[in-house]
Amino acid sequence: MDIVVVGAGYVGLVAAASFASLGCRVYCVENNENKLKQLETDTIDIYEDGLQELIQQGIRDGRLSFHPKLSDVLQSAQMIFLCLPTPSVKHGIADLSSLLHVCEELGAAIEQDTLVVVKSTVPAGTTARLERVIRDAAARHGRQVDFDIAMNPEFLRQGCAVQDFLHPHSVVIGARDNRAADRLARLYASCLHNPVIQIMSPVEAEMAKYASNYLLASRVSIINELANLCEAVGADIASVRNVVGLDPNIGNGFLNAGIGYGGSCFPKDIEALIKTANTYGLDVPIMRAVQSVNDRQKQRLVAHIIRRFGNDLAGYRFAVWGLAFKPGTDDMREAPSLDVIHALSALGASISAYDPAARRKAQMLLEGTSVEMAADKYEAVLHADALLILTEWEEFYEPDLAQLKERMRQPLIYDGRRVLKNAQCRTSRVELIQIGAGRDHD
Ligand SMILES: NC(=O)C1=CN([C@@H]2O[C@H](COP(=O)(O)OP(=O)(O)OC[C@H]3O[C@@H](n4cnc5c(N)ncnc54)[C@H](O)[C@@H]3O)[C@@H](O)[C@H]2O)C=CC1
Ligand SMILES: O=C(O)[C@H]1O[C@H](OP(=O)(O)OP(=O)(O)OC[C@H]2O[C@@H](n3ccc(=O)[nH]c3=O)[C@H](O)[C@@H]2O)[C@H](O)[C@@H](O)[C@@H]1O
Repeated sequence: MDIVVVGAGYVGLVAAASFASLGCRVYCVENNENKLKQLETDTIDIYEDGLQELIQQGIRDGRLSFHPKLSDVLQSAQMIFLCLPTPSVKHGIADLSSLLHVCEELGAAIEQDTLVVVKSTVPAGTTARLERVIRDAAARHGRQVDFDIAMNPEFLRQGCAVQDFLHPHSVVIGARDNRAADRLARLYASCLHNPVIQIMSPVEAEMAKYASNYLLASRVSIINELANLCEAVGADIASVRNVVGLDPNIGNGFLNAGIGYGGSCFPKDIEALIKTANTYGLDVPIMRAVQSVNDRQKQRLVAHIIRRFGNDLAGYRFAVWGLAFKPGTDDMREAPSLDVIHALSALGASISAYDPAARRKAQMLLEGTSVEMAADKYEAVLHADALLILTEWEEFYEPDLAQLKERMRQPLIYDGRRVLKNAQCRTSRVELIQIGAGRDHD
């Protein structure tokens, strides 16, 4: 099967490299010149386990290539996957401009029998709108083509994106007619191992994607609210979570308390869902609460620090371990670390930060703050009044506490991701303040 993937970002690159590894011939289109230059020399600007190797393999095998223009490769494909960004703009509306632009281009050149597949996360009704855009553009160019369109939302998680793509929990296909659904279902059935394929209408597929991110994000906000209550009553949310997580009706996924969710999707998708609801005249108080609990949670550690050090942090130095919005990625989009660092920096603190993957992307976003980037985790803690753990990278789980004590002004750790063991810190006489751990729990 020959396919085109438009957009070489987190989803597009993973989709392109994975389809190539599954035997497809993939033409990947990207309009960012710098990205494209890098890709032509086999390198990517994304930290994602196994992705670089998969791309190199695809290029070596002659199954994967990168191109600046859709029109150059359109004739080569029977399917076109749109993996374009849909960021939040103007009070949470999803920005569909890239998709609309590419669909205009498609209308001018699309061939008979092509299947257009929308992989981007898009608000209810967008797939139908994109279909109209392609049809109208084709008509304006005097062409009457009969193409298919399907909505095929992506459920991968960054950090294990390739594995998620190759072994999805389900493949969702939203299509108006059987022909489009069957074509896409046949592709997945031919290259994945026993995929669970669910066929529905495009608007149901669009809603299923938002519903999934909303429910996951709401679990994070619920556990964080409970964690704050545990802190107040002297309980540990970790014990509480272990109990509720064993109830099969609850399950233990997405119940890690911390400093809130971030990333390119949860924040923008919940905004977009609220916006859609409002457009239909619906108020959605639970969705709004999920969002506002998360906004507050990102300031939770800062509140602890102010309680201890006061409002004026000039002269204090804080070390930060972890900047990316989650481990396993260099993605800094909506990372809670940004909120924490901006708040501390605004109060006059100096900050030394370390992240195994996100240093370069973080540096660009933190220009103008008082942050210095450290080369490793022990350099970061030098002369620090406290250490803040903001992303749960594996290398933070068992630090050399003796070395920390030697380097820091005082052995104080704010653990925003429940990475450290209380007993270990107690033995080493390191003070540990953890999200969701009340002072009386031990
Ligand atoms: N990042 C993730 O983990 C997931 C993202 N999604 C959804 O997938 C979509 C894409 O997300 P990401 O890959 O994270 O975005 P991204 O921003 O990483 O990638 C989008 C790529 O498209 C390129 N692009 C923009 N306009 C273009 C055009 N006209 N022609 C060619 N290339 C163009 C950009 O330069 C960029 O490289 C979004 O709707 C997102 O909500 C869905 C599931 C997971
Ligand atoms: O649409 C998307 O982009 C994707 O969004 C999330 O994936 P991702 O953003 O890669 O990361 P998650 O592992 O879901 O974590 C999101 C945020 O929630 C936080 N989180 C997650 C789980 C948890 O228990 N506690 C918690 O605070 C993480 O630290 C992170 O900041 C979903 O898990 C994917 O199913 C979805 O495809």
